[in-house]
Amino acid sequence: MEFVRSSPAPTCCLSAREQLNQATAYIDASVMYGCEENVTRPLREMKGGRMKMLELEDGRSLLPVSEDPNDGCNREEQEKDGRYCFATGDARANENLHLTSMHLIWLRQHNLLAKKLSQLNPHWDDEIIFQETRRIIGAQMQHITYNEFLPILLGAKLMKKLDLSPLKSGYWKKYNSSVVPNIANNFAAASFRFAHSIIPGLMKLLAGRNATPEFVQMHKMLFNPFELYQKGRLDETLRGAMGTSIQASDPYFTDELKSHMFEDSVERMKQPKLCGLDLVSLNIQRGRDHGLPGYVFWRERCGFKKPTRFDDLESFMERDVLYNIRAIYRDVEDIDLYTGALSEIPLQGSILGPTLTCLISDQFVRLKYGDRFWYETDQNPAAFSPEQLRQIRKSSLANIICDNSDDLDVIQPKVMEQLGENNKYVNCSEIDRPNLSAWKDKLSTVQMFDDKTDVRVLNLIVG
Ligand code: HEM
Repeated sequence: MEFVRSSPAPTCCLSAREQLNQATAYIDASVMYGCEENVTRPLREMKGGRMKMLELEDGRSLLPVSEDPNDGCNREEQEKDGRYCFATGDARANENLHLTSMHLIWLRQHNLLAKKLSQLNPHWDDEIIFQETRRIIGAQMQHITYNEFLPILLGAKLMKKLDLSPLKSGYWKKYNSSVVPNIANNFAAASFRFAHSIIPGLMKLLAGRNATPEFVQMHKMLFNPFELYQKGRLDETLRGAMGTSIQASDPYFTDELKSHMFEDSVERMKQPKLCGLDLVSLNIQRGRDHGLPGYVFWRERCGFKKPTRFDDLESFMERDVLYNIRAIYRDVEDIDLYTGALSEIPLQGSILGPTLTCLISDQFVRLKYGDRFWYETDQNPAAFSPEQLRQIRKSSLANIICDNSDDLDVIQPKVMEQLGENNKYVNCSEIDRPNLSAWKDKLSTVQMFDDKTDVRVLNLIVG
């Protein structure tokens, strides 16, 4: 299987090969806007603070298109029908249909907020509306990540211990300038890729709450964002995703990603004899490409006793899993981080084993404590007013999906959790959402000199 090494980071002298992150570490919505001005600009409409969207004749709006025939996604047969892949702030947005759908609803959310802000403040120009909208979007993403996603990964107890949960009220004042927020090499090249193991082989599409589900092989939805042109597909995709349980986080993966990944993508269609790629092998090889130390090193780094023999792994790995590991690796020191960490039995009340919990929580601690623009900060100029912060804390993925899907009208309030007694379908109108009136400028009039010129002073409402 072809494997392309990550580019080496430029260094001034001879030393170990390092990699350079192409994206920002912070959770700042740069996936939508890009990390550089030359990416952001072409995505902006430069009017009303809005982002560009593709407006369809039936009134729906989609992500703007990328007409580049060599972007690894566009296909001739789709181009004939005027369908192109999409352009966003992150080059990977077309990679799978769920990801593209999330990009779409968040872009719609941007334009929805921009519209509301401009109605509240007709004197704001494009730049102010854009920047303020972007600030709110970044804050909503941080809030949803730490309020809805992380508790599922790390468990409520650890969230509390590490002070990762968003506050219910007031400002969070633990920003620490000595905390390095960079993405750790182990996080990108191994730990956070744990999620490849929880992806199901079949993707569910649900036309309605009680409709019979339709299933599509996962690999058919990779680099196939064209589905979103079809009326109803966005809602079917979202409903299907919300109604699908994840697979266990373990060393077993669907064949869709082990044998068929990108089987239908453009490059492969040009050379139809090539088979699909194996994501698990790529992950393991990526760890080696980046020079990650082995699994036992990370266990020790996390404060656990370092295993020195295979037998030492018996207490935290299932017997069959350990059997496979013994068959593959000659020495316990050789076990790759990805293999070893995914092989650990999950901690109680969590989906991850101890080493993954340690490495992933370390990253999210640093992304919060080391972010001077963290949305709950009280430090100017980043700070939201107490009332604005109170409104942002009402954000939920359910609210974002309800407001930006095509026709979805019922939803489970905790989108990332299964439907159940404590998570029943409710009408979208019952879902709480931020009220933007806290962003209305209080315009006070100041008389300048003695020439009777009124100057309007922008003064965001505080309180
Ligand atoms: C169908 C869904 C997905 C597919 C097809 C997919 C595929 C890929 C591929 C091809 C790579 C690059 C592999 C390499 O050559 O090193 C990658 C990297 C990665 N994936 Fe996924 N992935 C999916 C879902 C996810 C999810 C749900 C997560 C986490 C929540 C995730 C986390 C990552 C991370 C952290 C990287 C490394 C990114 C970087 O270093 O910039 N992936 N994925």
